[in-house]
Amino acid sequence: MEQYLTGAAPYSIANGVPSKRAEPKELSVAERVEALWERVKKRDPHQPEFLQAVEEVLTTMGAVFEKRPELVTVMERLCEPERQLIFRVPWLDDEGNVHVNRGYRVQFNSALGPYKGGLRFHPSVTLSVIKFLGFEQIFKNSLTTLPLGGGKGGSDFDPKGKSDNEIMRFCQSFMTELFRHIGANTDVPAGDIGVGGREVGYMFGQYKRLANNFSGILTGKGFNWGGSNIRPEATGYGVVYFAREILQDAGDSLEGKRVAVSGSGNVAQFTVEKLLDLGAVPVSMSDSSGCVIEEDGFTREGLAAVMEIKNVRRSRIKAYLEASSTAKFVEGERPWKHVTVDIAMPAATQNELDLEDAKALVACGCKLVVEAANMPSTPEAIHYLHENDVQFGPAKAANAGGVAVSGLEMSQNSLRLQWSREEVDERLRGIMKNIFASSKAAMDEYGTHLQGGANIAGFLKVADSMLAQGAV
Ligand SMILES: NC(=O)C1=CN([C@@H]2O[C@H](COP(=O)(O)OP(=O)(O)OC[C@H]3O[C@@H](n4cnc5c(N)ncnc54)[C@H](O)[C@@H]3O)[C@@H](O)[C@H]2O)C=CC1
Ligand SMILES: O=C(O)CCC(=O)C(=O)O
Repeated sequence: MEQYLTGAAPYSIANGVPSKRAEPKELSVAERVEALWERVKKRDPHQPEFLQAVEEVLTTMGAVFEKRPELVTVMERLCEPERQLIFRVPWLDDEGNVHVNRGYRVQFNSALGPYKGGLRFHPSVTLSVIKFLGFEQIFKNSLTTLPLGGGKGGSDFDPKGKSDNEIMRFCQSFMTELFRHIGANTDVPAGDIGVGGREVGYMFGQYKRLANNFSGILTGKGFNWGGSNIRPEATGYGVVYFAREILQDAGDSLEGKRVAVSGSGNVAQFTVEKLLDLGAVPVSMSDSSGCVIEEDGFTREGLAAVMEIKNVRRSRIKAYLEASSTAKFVEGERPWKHVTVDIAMPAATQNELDLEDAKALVACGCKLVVEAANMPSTPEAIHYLHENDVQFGPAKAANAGGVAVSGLEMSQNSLRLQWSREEVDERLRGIMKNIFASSKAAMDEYGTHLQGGANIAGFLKVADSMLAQGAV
């Protein structure tokens, strides 16, 4: 405690002039956490998404810090990335014009293993967005029980409307800088919004050419060149397995449950697929242009049509109306206010479920929200859901299946083997079961909710490893 005070603020400063040394004052744990939070805000006042992610974690850690006050300083270290890379990404369009985008890789924490986390290509990408994602990734990766540190990266590049050749040139340029910072035992990126199998392929090819080295430096690779079975499906399947654990724990099941899903990308597609496998009724999908509602539920043929629209034609979700006579399209809207459901699974992007949406879900009788995207619910929405006895499955736990199978891809690459679909799926189910069990155990031990339990279980493993490794 003394050491903490000395390190934190040894002088009082008036008008920029150091005055005499301030009297050390014994701060309570709560005051120390408040002081930490003030310093984090002061360091990066213009990073709203990152600050939102940190605040969400801090507000669930009170009981942990009371029990183990030495972890407050560990948390402060954890809030500062180990390394942040920002680089220029020049690329040529099909007409020969030069464009410049900004690339990022935030290597946040390596206490448990090599930095691990996806790359996002979207015009909304900023350092704040990448830092929030990287911060969350630390806890999520810890929950998987696999030896994975946390990181995230991406670019403000907008893949929408770009030709295949433009995407390839962008990916090659991005990797031309990134390749010197990654490695199978250093940092292993993967996909996220705007980065799927195609982009991973282009980046892997460029890495191999530059480094003259065929190794597992990316996950989400094609099966023929070192990828894992089930990686494309893993995040969505994992979300549904996690929801099943929550329901089973309450003596319930997914059978016949109406589920609102948002998004129509990788995570949304395989969430809907696994919901269908387990007898649930997915009634919505969406993109940034609006949402499609199927009152009686998407069929497998309907899902195949969405996959074709999104993965092959790379078009807007409204095109789904050509494939269905029963669907309704709501322009510019998210699904939450337009459905009557038992369960909601936001699977598009951050802050896509706000207080008004939470009120609409509670009003229609929704009893469970499971976060498939990263940080999709605003703090006000989460608070309202808890207040109204809606079960809440937080993203760090619920969507960890993707990175977990990425971890399994790394294991298979190290072994120079590939496991069958059945084997990987069974391991994924086991990991999701385990994540629920450890989050619930921490929830019970510290008298909190599942959101707090997931944060605590993820944090303690990283924090203890950081303590063991010294002040590095
Ligand atoms: N791909 C993965 O393995 C994992 C992804 N996630 C998270 O899941 C979410 C979805 O990612 P993916 O499906 O991989 O990406 P994707 O690029 O395949 O799909 C993204 C979806 O979100 C929609 N979207 C994006 N921005 C939007 C906006 N501003 N408003 C409305 N819709 C918007 C897109 O239209 C698309 O349907 C993201 O939050 C991502 O961070 C989390 C864990 C793993
Ligand atoms: O598979 C990975 O390494 C990254 C997945 C990811 O970006 C995430 O969990 O948000």
